[in-house]
Amino acid sequence: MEIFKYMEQYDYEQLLFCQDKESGLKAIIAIHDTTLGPALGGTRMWMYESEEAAIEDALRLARGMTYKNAAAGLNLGGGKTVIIGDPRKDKNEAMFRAFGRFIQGLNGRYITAEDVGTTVADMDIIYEETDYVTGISPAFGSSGNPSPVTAYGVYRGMKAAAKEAFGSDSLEGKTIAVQGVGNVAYNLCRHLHEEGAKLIVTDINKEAVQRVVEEFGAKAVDPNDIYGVDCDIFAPCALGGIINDQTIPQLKAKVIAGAANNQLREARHGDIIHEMGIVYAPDYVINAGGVINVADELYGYNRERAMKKVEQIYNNIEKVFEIAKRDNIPTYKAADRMAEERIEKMRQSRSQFLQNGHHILSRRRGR
Ligand SMILES: NC(=O)C1=CN([C@@H]2O[C@H](COP(=O)(O)OP(=O)(O)OC[C@H]3O[C@@H](n4cnc5c(N)ncnc54)[C@H](O)[C@@H]3O)[C@@H](O)[C@H]2O)C=CC1
Ligand SMILES: CC(C)CC(=O)C(=O)O
Repeated sequence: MEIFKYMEQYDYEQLLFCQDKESGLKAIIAIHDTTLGPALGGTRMWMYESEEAAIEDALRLARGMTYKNAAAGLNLGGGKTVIIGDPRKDKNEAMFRAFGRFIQGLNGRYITAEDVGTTVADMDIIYEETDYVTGISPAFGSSGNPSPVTAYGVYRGMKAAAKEAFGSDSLEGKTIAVQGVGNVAYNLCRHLHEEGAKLIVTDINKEAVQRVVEEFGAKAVDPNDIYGVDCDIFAPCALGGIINDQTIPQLKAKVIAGAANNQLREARHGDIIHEMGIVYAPDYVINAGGVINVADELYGYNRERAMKKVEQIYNNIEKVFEIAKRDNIPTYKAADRMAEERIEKMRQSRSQFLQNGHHILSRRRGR
């Protein structure tokens, strides 16, 4: 990978490598765009096949956060961290403290939160070293684990997508195939079960599958079989890149609506599913509930206010469908257009000089 070439192609601002020998920390912080405000995005801990794969993931996820935060109407830019390691074996307090000090060194350009492989407890350790972390324990007056809120936003967005595809937003009696039943999807399955949907699930973690089978009467299938099951809605809730040349021909669903980031392996896969008549709820619009919730901490967390914004995901998905129809483009392009228009508007308004400008982090200065 030619890093600067890639950064130039997608207009990245910054890429940082953080190393701490004692604790074993190897972290990559990618900051994509701070036009709207400081870059907010979670920290993923994962056993990457190579350093190149980790860099690519950090970059792709950071760019996704720019679009997610813009489309959600947040005054925040996009960034993300990946920590290379096994979250079950390689974590220690010193590692997250060292990471917290690296974040503090960025002086607010990047704010972190949870993602796959990191928890509220990890964020609490980071908070010992920096102000620029969200998703910390409610004991600190904060919002805690973002996953249930992400799940609620996905549920709302899925209803909007169902309305587009089936003419009604009721999910009662709909068969929904869920890939990955971790933190977000467990909570999503609960909402879907409560509404009377039929669930088909898979996960590489057998205990996670067992839980949703027992609690929500889900039917379990092997991980490779989830794409081809007979269903109305496919909800990708594991990792990215799963809408690709191998999986698309297997799909029977009329709707794709799930929590995973970067679901389309390449942009052209968004064109293919569009041509097939599949209603795709763009990932970063539908899964913004978690970031909307943690971002509210920057104003002094108020759950009611945050949840009102999360409810808006239904309308945001509807808006994407409207733009797609108006401009005769696939929904993933319509979402990009919505996000880019907001960033561009703000870029123009920022060109007016303001000494000692006020921004979202000003409220935190007193802490
Ligand atoms: N946690 C949050 O608030 C947010 C999460 N997301 C995205 O949603 C997705 C899920 O996040 P979480 O639930 O937090 O992660 P998680 O790690 O709790 O759950 C992911 C699940 O997917 C399973 N999995 C991994 N590879 C699989 C495969 N090939 N086939 C089937 N299952 C597989 C894992 O075993 C795990 O149970 C990720 O892509 C994440 O980036 C997006 C926005 C916010
Ligand atoms: C988990 C969220 C709080 C932030 C994030 O990184 C995301 O939405 O992907």
